[in-house]
Amino acid sequence: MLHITMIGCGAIGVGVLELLENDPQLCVDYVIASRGSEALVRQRLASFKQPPQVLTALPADARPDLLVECAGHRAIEEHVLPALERGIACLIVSVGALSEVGLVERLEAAAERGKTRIELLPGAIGGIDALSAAKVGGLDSVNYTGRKPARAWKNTPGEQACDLDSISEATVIFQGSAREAARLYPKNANVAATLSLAGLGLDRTHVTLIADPHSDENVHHFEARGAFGRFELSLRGKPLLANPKTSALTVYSVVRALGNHAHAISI
Ligand SMILES: NC(=O)C1=CN([C@@H]2O[C@H](COP(=O)(O)OP(=O)(O)OC[C@H]3O[C@@H](n4cnc5c(N)ncnc54)[C@H](OP(=O)(O)O)[C@@H]3O)[C@@H](O)[C@H]2O)C=CC1
Ligand SMILES: O=C([O-])CC(=O)C(=O)O
Repeated sequence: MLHITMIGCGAIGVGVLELLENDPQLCVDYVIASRGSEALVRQRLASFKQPPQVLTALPADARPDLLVECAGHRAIEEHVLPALERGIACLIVSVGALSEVGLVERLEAAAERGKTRIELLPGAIGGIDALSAAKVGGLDSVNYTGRKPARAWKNTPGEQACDLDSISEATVIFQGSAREAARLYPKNANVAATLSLAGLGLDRTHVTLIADPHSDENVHHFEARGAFGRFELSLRGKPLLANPKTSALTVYSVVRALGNHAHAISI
């Protein structure tokens, strides 16, 4: 059985725990919550048969097989870097955090010192395997468009780009590099960062973000061109009820990744 620590227990975290509840090969022992949110998180987990222990930091003597981050950008600095130094393998969903200059190198160095590994999860997008294979032959361009319902852009700089409550048609709220998108939209542009890290890099991947008042889906579309040929993918994700910014596929992506570590065959 694999012993897991989960960082963050919001929409993704709860969804993952629900799906893992009956998997005999995976056990989440600890959930790490923000300071001051422990009681709320315990409440969220009250209906679980065997709820994980809720803490605000990993105990010094804990040695989970895997740590999975489902929290947000600041959790990388706070929890992932120290865990890597301790030799704990980490799975990351908040990939946009790696847009901060120097953080990729710091994560690599911490993993090397801990003799362990970091896995960046595909989350709400697919095709990362093909894009990253295409990179080997050389890529010429990668263009990504993220289109979400207007409500998904609440409390983001999208509110300055347009009036989200009154737009009557799909409106471009951002155009620029994946690095800038991930910095400005930490809860909405992790996919942009993932595509760029698998492909042409944070500064050469072109990103367009759209608020669409007529859509109830999170639509991720990208087109890559290179020596391999051309690749286009459009993924129409259903948002989670608990968080309209986040697609349900992100939860399944975490469960798949954890299962691949525990089961005899990985796919
Ligand atoms: N790769 C991808 O495709 C996607 C990635 N994401 C990433 O996943 C993150 C989580 O998404 P989601 O579950 O929907 O968000 P939620 O806001 O529903 O949940 C996040 C939870 O993590 C907690 N949290 C935040 N920071 C920390 C921290 N430093 N330590 C411990 N707990 C923390 C929050 O608690 P509190 O509010 O009390 O701080 C909250 O309970 C997003 O912020 C985004 O970065 C999301 C969607 C897709
Ligand atoms: O869940 C999604 O659809 C994608 C998302 O929020 C992100 O890229 O950060």
